[in-house]
Amino acid sequence: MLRLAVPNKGVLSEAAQVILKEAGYRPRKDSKELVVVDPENSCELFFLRPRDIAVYVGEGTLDAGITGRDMLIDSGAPADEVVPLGFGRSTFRFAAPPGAFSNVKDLNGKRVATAYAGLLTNYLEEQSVDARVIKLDGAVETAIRLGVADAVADVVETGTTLRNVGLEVFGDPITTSEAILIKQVGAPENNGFQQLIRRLQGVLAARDYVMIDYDIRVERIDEAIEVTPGMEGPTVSPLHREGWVAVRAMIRRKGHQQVMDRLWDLGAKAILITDIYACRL
Ligand SMILES: Nc1ncnc2c1ncn2[C@@H]1O[C@H](COP(=O)(O)OP(=O)(O)OP(=O)(O)O)[C@@H](O)[C@H]1O
Ligand SMILES: O=P(O)(O)OC[C@H]1O[C@H](OP(=O)(O)OP(=O)(O)O)[C@H](O)[C@@H]1O
Ligand SMILES: [Mg+2]
Repeated sequence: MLRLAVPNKGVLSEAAQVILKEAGYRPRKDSKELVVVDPENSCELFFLRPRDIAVYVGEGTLDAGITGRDMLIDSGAPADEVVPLGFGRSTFRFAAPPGAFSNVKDLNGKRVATAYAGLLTNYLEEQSVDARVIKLDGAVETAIRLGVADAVADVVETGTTLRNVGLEVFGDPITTSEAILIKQVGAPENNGFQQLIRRLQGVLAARDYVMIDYDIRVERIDEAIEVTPGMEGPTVSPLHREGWVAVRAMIRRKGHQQVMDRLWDLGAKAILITDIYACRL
């Protein structure tokens, strides 16, 4: 039985449940359900706070979990990132009133408020900066105005929260984050875990790729294959029409209109793009 941790609240929760549902796992009926048993997939889903997930997985009490990369680093738990999941993207940045600081070295002897004390402490050590880390639970942007800190280090997505309190980012990004699938360092990967990885990768591929079909004259096929090389080479089938072939390949969803333009310029006809409902690569 695979024991999997899923964020029960917060920014990652909804998208994590959607990707697991698309991967064929049983969804929970309501937000109060904390454990879901899914016998069809030999899986148990535990709904936990995203911050705690790395701790459970690092201890080996759960086999795998979905959390944020920044949260995994912050926890210091012995868990590895296995699959980046492409949602919950953010950067982790320093911010302060405009003009106060220009890079991390300016923070020597200063106070920096954060909800990610582990992540920040490691980074300051790496940069040989001696600053005092003020650990808060959230809403850290207010700490400067209230005189508790000189700068903050926090999650930035759109930057709206910072703008609203008149702060600006400075220095290099401390880290970039997204939701990730994690497992305990060195833990054996059982069948259920391998299957979970393949299913999640299938969902990600179905989101990122589309299928393209087109007809092209035989003498242009090599040029066309350069435009649509597919995963392991495109399928090329004979057409009933003399001198023409039909081609089918997976291409990235992003930029598919440009690919269609290039094929059109090569003389391709009947160019069709279709969504991939599910796939296993
Ligand atoms: N706009 C955003 N705000 C906050 N976190 C975000 C955002 N976009 C992505 N994330 C990611 O989501 C995770 C934080 O999730 P969440 O907000 O649930 O945690 P939390 O702030 O510790 O919890 P809570 O807000 O309930 O105290 C991090 O991995 C973070 O990088
Ligand atoms: O760049 P933005 O799009 O504005 O998003 C970033 C903000 O969102 C998060 O706060 P959250 O809502 O999780 O509250 P918290 O600080 O209390 O955790 C984060 O801590 C920032 O404050
Ligand atoms: Mg939050």
